[in-house]
Amino acid sequence: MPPIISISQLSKTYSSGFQALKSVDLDISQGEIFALLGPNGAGKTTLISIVCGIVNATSGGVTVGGHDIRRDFRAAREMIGLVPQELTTDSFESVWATVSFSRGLFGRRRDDAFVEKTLKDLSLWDKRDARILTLSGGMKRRVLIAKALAHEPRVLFLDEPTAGVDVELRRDMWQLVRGLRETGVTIILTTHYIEEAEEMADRIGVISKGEIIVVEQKAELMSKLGRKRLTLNLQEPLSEIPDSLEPYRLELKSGGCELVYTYDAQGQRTGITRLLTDLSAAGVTFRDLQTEQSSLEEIFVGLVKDKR
Ligand SMILES: Nc1ncnc2c1ncn2[C@@H]1O[C@H](COP(=O)(O)OP(=O)(O)OP(=O)(O)O)[C@@H](O)[C@H]1O
Repeated sequence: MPPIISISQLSKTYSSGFQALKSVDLDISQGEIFALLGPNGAGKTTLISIVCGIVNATSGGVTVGGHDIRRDFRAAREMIGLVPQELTTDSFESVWATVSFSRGLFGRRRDDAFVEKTLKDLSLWDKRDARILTLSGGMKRRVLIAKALAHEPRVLFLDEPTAGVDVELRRDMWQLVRGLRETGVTIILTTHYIEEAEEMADRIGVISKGEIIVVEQKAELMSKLGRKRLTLNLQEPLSEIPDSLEPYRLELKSGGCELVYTYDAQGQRTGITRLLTDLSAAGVTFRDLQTEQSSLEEIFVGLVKDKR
């Protein structure tokens, strides 16, 4: 199946001269949950805004459902729902009116049954007559999602969906997004929260300084996550690693007082038993040892740092 979103060689230089995106290539498949992860200012919102037609690209192209976002803007835009980062300003409108109006904006026929279902799915039905300004922050966020879904888009962009919301609401949002995916909606979310990407996404892209530096299935990133570190606190500091230990690619740290071995915890063999035998044969003794799991956070920080 062709990708539902295809981004090729997309670059953006703002009028200030700042280059926010540098030749980004990215394909999103129909029905996936894709998390775009990156530090502040990495270019996440710029990328989403270009796909949604809010910001013009400097060069490169984007298609949504096969429609070019420049040549065929309306068709492309109709396929997209966007939940912006910022909560909209307080509104005197009711929830029902706001959501129905959004549907109309895209030229969709009035469909009360659909609006009702959307509000029910988002636990907003009881609040249908409430004015938006009277709702809690979490409820307002749900209204933004309902508005974005009102015209039945095939692709939903969520820009930092859970920024500043409490843990419980965050879990609710995750549940909700999964439910949407089950109805066939493709979801692209941006987040700072690694936990969120880990929890939700089928695939994760990491963006840093306007470049996509890795795109991988979550399962594959998880296998990287599976890497562990064994740190040996040595009895006597070493000035260098003995040649016989070279195959283990050890690192000497803390002024020669620690030897660090990194291994694949999911592999059949960790190599630890052999390492300990070889250490003893090389006359290296230790007083203590610890193991630690490298986290997605470390992978992420490492990737982003390498790029600096
Ligand atoms: N209109 C603009 N004019 C000039 N520079 C801009 C403009 N909009 C964004 N930028 C710059 O482009 C870079 C990318 O911004 P963007 O909002 O896309 O990042 P982001 O990854 O979404 O960040 P955050 O996580 O903080 O929302 C930032 O350095 C930002 O200052």
